[in-house]
Amino acid sequence: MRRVGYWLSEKKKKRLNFEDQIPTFRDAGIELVKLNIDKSLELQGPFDLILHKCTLFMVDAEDGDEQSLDAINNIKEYISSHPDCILVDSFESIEKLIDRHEQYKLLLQCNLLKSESVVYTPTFVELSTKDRETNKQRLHEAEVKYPFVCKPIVAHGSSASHKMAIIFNEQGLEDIQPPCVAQTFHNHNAVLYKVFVIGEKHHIVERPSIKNFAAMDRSTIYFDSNDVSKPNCANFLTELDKEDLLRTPITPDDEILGDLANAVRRELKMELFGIDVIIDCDTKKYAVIDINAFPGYEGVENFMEILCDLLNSLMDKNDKVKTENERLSRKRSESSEAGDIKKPKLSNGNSGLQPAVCFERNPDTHEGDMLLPWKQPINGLLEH
Ligand SMILES: Nc1ncnc2c1ncn2[C@@H]1O[C@H](COP(=O)(O)OP(=O)(O)OP(=O)(O)O)[C@@H](O)[C@H]1O
Ligand SMILES: O=P(O)(O)O[C@H]1[C@H](O)[C@H](O)[C@H](OP(=O)(O)O)[C@@H](OP(=O)(O)O)[C@@H]1O
Ligand SMILES: [Mg+2]
Repeated sequence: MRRVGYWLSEKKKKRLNFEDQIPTFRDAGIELVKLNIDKSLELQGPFDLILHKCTLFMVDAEDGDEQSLDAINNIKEYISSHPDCILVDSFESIEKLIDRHEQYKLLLQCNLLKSESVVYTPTFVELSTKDRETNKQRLHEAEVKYPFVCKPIVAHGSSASHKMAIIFNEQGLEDIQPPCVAQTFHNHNAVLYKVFVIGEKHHIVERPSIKNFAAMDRSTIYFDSNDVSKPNCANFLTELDKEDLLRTPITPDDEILGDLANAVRRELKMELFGIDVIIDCDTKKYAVIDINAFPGYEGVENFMEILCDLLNSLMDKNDKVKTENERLSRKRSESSEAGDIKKPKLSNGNSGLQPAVCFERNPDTHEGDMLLPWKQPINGLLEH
């Protein structure tokens, strides 16, 4: 049995019914071990893989909370002393999603979002002051238009990260709660598409969303994102006005969303994340408005089985790399025992060191492929 250590919040475990899934994991050859991240993991191991969502600890550790820092370091120390243990997902990748401004800037680096693309990210700007003139200037320079959504700079972790506001005019600038990100609001007929990514697989789930707003002067609307896009959300914000009910619904193109999932996965180097997409009802273009680390995957049938397949495929790939590297080190020691045989020069000029062999999934053919010597495996895996 492979040993997978996990840490999830009580809320998440409940929402996923996670601890009732032990038999599903066992049937997949995985022993699930609940981690106590307040202690060193050394005596709790060994682990082939660690699965976690520690976003709240990451946010609190960033704010200097010692206990959170110790918890994160307990996981980091285990991984650094056990490079063969896979971490899903890496703290380095998740950190890119915690700050909303960093998250939206990362999206701009995905080549899929170039100007001619049908996929884009709404204009956005970080606001760190309540000074009206400064904010007017920054919004103008970043071409953020009214109405815009004001979102807390911290995207994950506490409930505060989901408290938002829609600002419709200059008067509303006094309602800005910095530090936040202002993101242009796009009418999308109150339908959101969750692109749930599980390794190379993605699942599109339709969700309620916020209604269309005509360009009108109105006071700021405050809302909690948990009240607008969870399944079955229904309130004044999610109900379309009469005139919008006549619009024909748009069916998202699976290929476009699949390419988006691949592009973001390559950029993020993550296995478990969700992308929130809306389709602008005038331009019909796909606006990426948010990315979530290890979301709830509600609406993805057989999520646990798919998760087991992903974890096993990551461990299989890792085992393949470990076996090959063991073969090579045996070969190296045999050749050094057989005396100082002339070592071949590698193409990159290194003296005859045998390259650490690792396999990279070719994104097009998905065939394992030998890599050149300088690409070293990270935890036995490779950066895509
Ligand atoms: N730029 C936008 N244009 C139109 N609607 C938006 C925009 N940004 C957010 N929304 C609406 O607000 C909701 C919450 O936005 P967002 O996903 O950024 O918040 P969140 O706290 O990260 O939510 P969750 O964590 O549940 O994904 C979206 O589901 C959508 O209904
Ligand atoms: O509807 P989804 O699955 O997107 O809801 C997610 C949400 O997007 C966020 O990822 C939440 O995490 P936090 O931002 O850290 O609150 C998830 O909560 P979690 O407790 O399940 O991690 C929601 O499921
Ligand atoms: Mg979101």
